[in-house]
Amino acid sequence: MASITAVARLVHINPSSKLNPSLVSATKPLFTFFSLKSSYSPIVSSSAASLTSSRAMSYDKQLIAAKKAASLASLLCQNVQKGLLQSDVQSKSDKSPVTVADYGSQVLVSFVLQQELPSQAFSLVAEEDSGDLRKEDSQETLQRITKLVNDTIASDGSYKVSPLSESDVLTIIDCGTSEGGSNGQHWVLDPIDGTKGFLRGDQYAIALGLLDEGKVVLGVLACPNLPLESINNKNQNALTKSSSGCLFYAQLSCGTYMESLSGSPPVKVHVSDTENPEEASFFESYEAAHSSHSLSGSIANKLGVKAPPVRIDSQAKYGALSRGDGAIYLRFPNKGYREKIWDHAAGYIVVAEAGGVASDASGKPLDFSKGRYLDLDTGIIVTNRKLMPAVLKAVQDSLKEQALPSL
Ligand SMILES: Nc1ncnc2c1ncn2[C@@H]1O[C@H](COP(=O)(O)O)[C@@H](O)[C@H]1OP(=O)(O)O
Ligand SMILES: [Mg+2]
Ligand SMILES: [Mg+2]
Ligand SMILES: [Mg+2]
Repeated sequence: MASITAVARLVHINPSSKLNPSLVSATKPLFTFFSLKSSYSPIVSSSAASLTSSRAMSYDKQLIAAKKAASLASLLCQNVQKGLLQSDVQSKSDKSPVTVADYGSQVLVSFVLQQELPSQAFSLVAEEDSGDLRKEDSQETLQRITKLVNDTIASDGSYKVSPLSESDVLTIIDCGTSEGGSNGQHWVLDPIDGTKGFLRGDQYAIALGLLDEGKVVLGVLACPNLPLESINNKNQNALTKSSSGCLFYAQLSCGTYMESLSGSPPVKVHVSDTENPEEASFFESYEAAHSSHSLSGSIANKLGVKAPPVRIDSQAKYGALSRGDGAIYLRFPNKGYREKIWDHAAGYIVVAEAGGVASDASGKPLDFSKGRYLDLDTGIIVTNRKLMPAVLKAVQDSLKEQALPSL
């Protein structure tokens, strides 16, 4: 086991940092209490219950760290997406794709959070683990990830640390194996949400949330390919324009904000306030295998929704909904698929703080306190408060019809 060299170190923010300037100026010089020598060992909580928390507390420090982590991970993902190689993509045991960028993003987020919040116990529930990378035929992939991570840290210039070794990278990836739960604080990370969209050159998100006593208290969604302008169904060619990407963030009781990943001033966003389902447009997965398009079609018909669905990948749907690009997001995966908390935590609070609401098909709010999986009934509905009763009824009627044996 690698050992920690605990040395207080002053980290100066380099003015030439490539990150969003608002993040850099907000991040004052700070002390970190470990330095990275030849090996790396994470600050891991021995027990979630040992984490202190208070419902009345502010999460400002965590929010600054989370924005910085997601922004740095976005830089890595954008660089990889520009020149993606066949060898950058692997298949996981569940047959879903994973790329060097998924792993690199997870390492960067975990690294930045621990650097920025050195005095806090660290617990992370994240999607990726190092199992496949420890296999012999993954040596080249691991080297590529290590280089990508070190290049990104060096190009940003905020952290004066020695380059991470391959073994450090594996250790940092495995910081994400926490089980979460209802005690203490846990970060929740999807390092690339929508890997299939990432591979197509379409939408994806770096999604980072924080749970405190089982509740999502902050969320950051970096969407590097999402334009700042609306992508509602009248303006879908906005999706094909090049963009510097959007960063959405929300903290409990503080609202939801959006800024560009290149550092425009933040604007407060709000969900659509339409009460009329006929005017509402809806989002659903691009991938039909992730959510039943026919069920959403039947729900939309019942509601009288006129516009065709906007199909995009990832939690970018939650971001777009939080600023009113559409009013309803429906997600009905195949029977047997278990939703994970990292696929919804950040998006959930981004929408909730923008005035929206998310529930399962029985109308129960999403519960993030049960570990790595969400325990829910059938599917997920996200909309504004006024539309929720009508959408819920249409969902339940459509599900009943679907359950009837066809004549
Ligand atoms: N069979 C599946 N059904 C539903 N969701 C899936 C499935 N396979 C992967 N996912 C996850 O769905 C999310 C993206 O879906 P969508 O774009 O449809 O919203 C991602 O979190 C993706 O994981 P990943 O994070 O690995 O991309
Ligand atoms: Mg995945
Ligand atoms: Mg995901
Ligand atoms: Mg993912």
